[in-house]
Amino acid sequence: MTIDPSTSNAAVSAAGLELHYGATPVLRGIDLSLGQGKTLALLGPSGCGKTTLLRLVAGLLAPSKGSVAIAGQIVADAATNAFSPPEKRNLGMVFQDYALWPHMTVGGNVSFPLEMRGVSRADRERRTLHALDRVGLSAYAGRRPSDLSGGQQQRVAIARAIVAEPQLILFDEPLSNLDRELRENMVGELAELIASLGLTAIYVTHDHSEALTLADQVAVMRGGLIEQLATPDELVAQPATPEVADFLRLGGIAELERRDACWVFRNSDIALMRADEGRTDNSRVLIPVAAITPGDIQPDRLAATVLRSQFRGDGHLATVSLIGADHVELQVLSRHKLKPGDGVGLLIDHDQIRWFAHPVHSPQ
Ligand SMILES: Nc1ncnc2c1ncn2[C@@H]1O[C@H](COP(=O)(O)OP(=O)(O)OP(=O)(O)O)[C@@H](O)[C@H]1O
Repeated sequence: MTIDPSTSNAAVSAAGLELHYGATPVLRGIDLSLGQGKTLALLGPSGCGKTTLLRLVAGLLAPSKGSVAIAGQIVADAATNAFSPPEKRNLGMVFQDYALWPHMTVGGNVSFPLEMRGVSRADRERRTLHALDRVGLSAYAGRRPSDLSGGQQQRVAIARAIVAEPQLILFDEPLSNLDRELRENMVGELAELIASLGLTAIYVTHDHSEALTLADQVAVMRGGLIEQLATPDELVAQPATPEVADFLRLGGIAELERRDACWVFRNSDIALMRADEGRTDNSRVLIPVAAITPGDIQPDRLAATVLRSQFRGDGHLATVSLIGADHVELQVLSRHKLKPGDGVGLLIDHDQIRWFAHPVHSPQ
């Protein structure tokens, strides 16, 4: 499959993209299109193919099948063997390990892409200082990278990636080496910088909160495929599959079966709610955190036992298992600290339950 550049005005697009290592498929048919000035996050568990997809866009790998276009120009096409190397793609790249040259000053690192492009010295100095200024480091131009903190080194790498004003900037888990607090601050800063420079960006991460904070579009990947490509709001409101909902930690996934006039947790006698007419199949549902109010155990509530609990800023997020349906694990947010083994009663707002389209078939 090949993109027709004459019909694509996307900043980046991929069509039918596959990558195999020997007989092993790592990417199995990726189609995407990203508009000018937009940020796409590639989100997914380790090994799902995020970095491989980024490297195909960068030109660090060539596709086994399919094509990639940047700004309407084909840069790789397996069918015709067309391939532009990274230096011809007008990209900036930021990696997890910063990849700064230790023997050069901060200014030398940042100006290097301009030197490679033959930009005059005076112009280089001006543009380097401007890029360092954008990331708040103009006072550090004469220092060595080793004299800087991890967060400052990553800002230098970002300055180096933007100095030549690339048409596209690629981030490969750029914040994962930083501690949590710094990472949370830098996500916001990075989002502002990307927006203020009007950059088109692709951002690889396995952290769902980073992806949802930064990106206009999020591609949730699994097993070499894009499971869902949507805006952050759409993903949270309408995860396409239980796997997407689970990866985004939107709540607990449960399998239900219709018994008499009730929806019952599968392999249990615990009823969740009365069944509407119409739906007759077994179903998988998401019970979002926000749908559950925890309290004391009472007859009108589902009884559960706390498995584990973690403080998360706005309360204690606990994983609980239902008494009588131990295999069902749900997440609840409690203002009070919950300890493993505590009993808790759950009031569930049925209107917030999300039903997935594909029914589960019972084993024969
Ligand atoms: N050079 C290679 N040879 C063979 N298999 C490879 C090679 N590089 C990557 N793979 C395999 O391709 C799959 C996807 O790797 P990739 O690095 O793209 O995943 P990822 O989603 O970025 O994971 P992570 O978050 O751990 O970096 C993995 O199963 C990996 O083992």
